[in-house]
Amino acid sequence: MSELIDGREIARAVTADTAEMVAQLKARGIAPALAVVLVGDDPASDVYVRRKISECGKAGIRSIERRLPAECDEQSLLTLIDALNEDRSVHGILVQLPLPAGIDSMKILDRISPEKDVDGFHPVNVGRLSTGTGGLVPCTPLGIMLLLDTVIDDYRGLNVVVVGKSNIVGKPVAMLLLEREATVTVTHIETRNLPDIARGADVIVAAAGAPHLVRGYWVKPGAIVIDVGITRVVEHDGTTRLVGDCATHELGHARAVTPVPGGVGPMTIACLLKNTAIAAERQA
Ligand SMILES: Nc1nc(=O)c2c([nH]1)NC[C@@H]1CN(c3ccc(C(=O)N[C@@H](CCC(=O)O)C(=O)O)cc3)C=[N+]21
Ligand SMILES: [Mg+2]
Repeated sequence: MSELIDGREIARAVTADTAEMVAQLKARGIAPALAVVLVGDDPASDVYVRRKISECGKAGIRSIERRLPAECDEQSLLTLIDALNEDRSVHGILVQLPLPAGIDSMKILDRISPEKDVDGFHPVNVGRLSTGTGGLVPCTPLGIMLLLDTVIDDYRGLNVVVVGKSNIVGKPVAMLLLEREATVTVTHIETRNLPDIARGADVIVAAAGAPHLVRGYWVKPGAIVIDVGITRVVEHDGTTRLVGDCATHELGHARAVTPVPGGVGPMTIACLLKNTAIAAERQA
């Protein structure tokens, strides 16, 4: 059987490290703080925001929640971001995505000061990532690397197939893997012969948002599979279940796989706290 990579346990260890870093910052008179901005009342976003805020407490990070109504205009959101950019007691700013239709997400993300951009979505941080020059790194890709680091010592020359080309996961994780000198193939919905390409991989990162896309026959024996998908499926009895991008039950021949839930998700939040501590340190 393949090894299950325990994202919850690894996330706890990352958060313990962050708590130590936060304690050292506090000893120097710096109290790291994260502002989470939520526009509208999407229930899924609400759950994630509450989880982020409760995790902040575990690392000793102060969290500030700012809510705007779904029908707010772009300008009021920009004004709020300007105020948080100016506020020296705030070190990290996260604007929960997706934003309501009618608000230009790019314009909003561009407004966040790159030093406070703990999501790593600002063009300056995207550019720093692509040149390997030390900006804030997006949380999910960073979390994926920390999970992979528990099973891989040396990435040089490994064949990694990334499924999905999003700005949030696919593209940035490919950049991080390239920095480690893996051979990276980024694939997507239009890719021809995807199962054949995947079968050549030592590592598959599945981030397409397509439930059970990656089947057993896509995966070479001994490969490592990171499942980034989290699709909420409603059962006949009304309960909901999270489904990943991989048919995990068909992956007994893999060397290691991440579960959903309990894999990449908890790492995303742990890395958000880590980035907040890093941002506070750099602003000190
Ligand atoms: N500006 C911004 N930054 C984000 O990082 C961001 C965002 N917007 N919008 C939404 C997505 C989604 N996201 C997740 C975080 C944690 C879990 C997580 O903790 N998942 C748990 C379980 C979740 C559950 O039970 O619902 C797990 O996989 O075990 C999932 C998804 C961050 N996102
Ligand atoms: Mg996609």
